[in-house]
Amino acid sequence: MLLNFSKMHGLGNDFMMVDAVSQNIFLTKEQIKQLADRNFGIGFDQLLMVEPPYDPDLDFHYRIFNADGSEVEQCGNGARCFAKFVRYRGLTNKTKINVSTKSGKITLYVEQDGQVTVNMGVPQLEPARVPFKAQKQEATYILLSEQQTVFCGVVSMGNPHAVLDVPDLDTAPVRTLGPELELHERFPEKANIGFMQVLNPQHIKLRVWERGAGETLACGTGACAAVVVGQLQKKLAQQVRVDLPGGSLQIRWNGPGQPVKMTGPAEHVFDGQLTL
Ligand SMILES: N[C@H](CCC[C@H](N)C(=O)O)C(=O)O
Repeated sequence: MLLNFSKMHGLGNDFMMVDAVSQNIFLTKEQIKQLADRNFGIGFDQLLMVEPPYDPDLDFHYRIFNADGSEVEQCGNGARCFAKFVRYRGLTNKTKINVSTKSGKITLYVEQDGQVTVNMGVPQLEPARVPFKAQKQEATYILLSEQQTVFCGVVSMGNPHAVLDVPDLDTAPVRTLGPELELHERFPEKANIGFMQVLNPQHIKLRVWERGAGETLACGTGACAAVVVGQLQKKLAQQVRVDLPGGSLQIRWNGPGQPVKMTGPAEHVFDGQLTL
């Protein structure tokens, strides 16, 4: 099977983009894991598979697979790369694109300056909707980990996130506490773990240990989750600049029941062809 693909990234969170609209593609979980390998494969954090729409009101559907082969509900940086990719591949010339993923429908806007704004939908705060085991909804939960007692916010952006407020991001235990909390028993479907340093109500720094991929240079849904948690904890304003190791995103949330808006770049790196 011949497979044409593009390599893209959003602030260094990198993706293999596959056009399964004009190609008939099927990849097993094992094949995705092999392709994700940065030594023996192409190397990526996630693979996005673009398919025809399931609904006449939509332009496309896309599926998201982490480097470990797991299929997930949403990917913020991937959404921006998706919007640039379908135009680059000539699958559409629209600048407003309606798409569905496993978590539902979102709308993307390709701006004049090449940045992409995504309406990421309304965050889910109810523990059962994350899913997260808790008696009731709180702005801050207490998790007991092997290493320490953790205070965190929990939210779903279609995918599950925990967000911890840390005093210094450079010394935050991202690579030790991150993998432990990713697999914490209170997250039945695991979780993405964000470490947030609040600089001021309009500006944070963030590192994310991603479910199924490890620490990435940026996480779009993680940036959205951090702003939601920070607002619920009364630390952040409605419009926040989120500085990730790979660069900055602009996130806006006007409060519960409202959608989160994310604006940022999406870059094409190279095209490739595989024989599977
Ligand atoms: N690791 C995430 C999926 C990718 C999210 C991230 N790359 C983003 O930009 O939102 C999960 O398992 O839910």
